Amino acid sequence: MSSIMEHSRLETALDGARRRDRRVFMPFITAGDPHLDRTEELVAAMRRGGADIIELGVPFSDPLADGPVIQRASSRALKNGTTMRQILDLAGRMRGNGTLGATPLVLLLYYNTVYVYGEERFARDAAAAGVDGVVIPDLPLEAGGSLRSMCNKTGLTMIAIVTPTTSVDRIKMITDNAEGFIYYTAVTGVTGIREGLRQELMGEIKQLKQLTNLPVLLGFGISNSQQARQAAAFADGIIMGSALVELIENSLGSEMPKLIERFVREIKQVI
Ligand SMILES: O=P(O)(O)OC[C@@H](O)[C@@H](O)c1c[nH]c2ccccc12
Repeated sequence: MSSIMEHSRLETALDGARRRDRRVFMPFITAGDPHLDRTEELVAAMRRGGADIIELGVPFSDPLADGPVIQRASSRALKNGTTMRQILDLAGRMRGNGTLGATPLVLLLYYNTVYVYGEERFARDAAAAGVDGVVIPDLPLEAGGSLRSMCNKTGLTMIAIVTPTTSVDRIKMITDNAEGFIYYTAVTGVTGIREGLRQELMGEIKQLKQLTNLPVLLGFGISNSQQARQAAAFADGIIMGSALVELIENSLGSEMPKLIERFVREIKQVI
């Protein structure tokens, strides 16, 4: 439902964290990796570990914002035949059977996937499936008008991305139109594990927070608990993807959920 009418799950989670002065953790995995049959138990594991928001990637053949780890996850999922329809069905099932509880679900997807599915149909079906928000890294503000108005109608939040090279004027334009939270990328480039956080990050986030009241979540390159702790000292929350996806890639099927749960819990404890 529209946020004017009632508090969305996303707002409730973000406001709750702010009131309790807690940092938000949004772990990411690719839906359908290693197989869509496993996604529900991995989502359940992230939630048990304490995820505040769950981000699921919709696999795409040309994921230009992704580094090698998530690219491989995408191709594994596509090889298994994972489709948008199946992912939305799974989302609806997890919302209905309690796997997600009240935890917000955000989809990460490339615009082409939405375009092929149909903007209106997507906004309607995703909202009906209990999806709360979308991050579309290759859809600039100027090109997103029609999808934005459909998402507004169905109650889906379109999450805006700001990068270290976004100009102040553009940040103002983006934040004027933003809702939910701001996704700030720690680096310009692609997703993936990195050695350390850039020195300039704290200043950049401070500056961004002067331009918006929305929570700022930091993602891209946060790969371990030390980096998570550092990032959580100045961001309202953190996003981690490649580290989890790598864990999935390198573990046996049977131990995956345990490893993911433990990893998420370890991060939650330090932020
Ligand atoms: O993998 P990283 O570096 O931890 O970054 C988070 C990220 O995985 C997730 O939010 C994401 C996956 N694919 C993306 C594409 C664009 C923006 C963000 C993403």
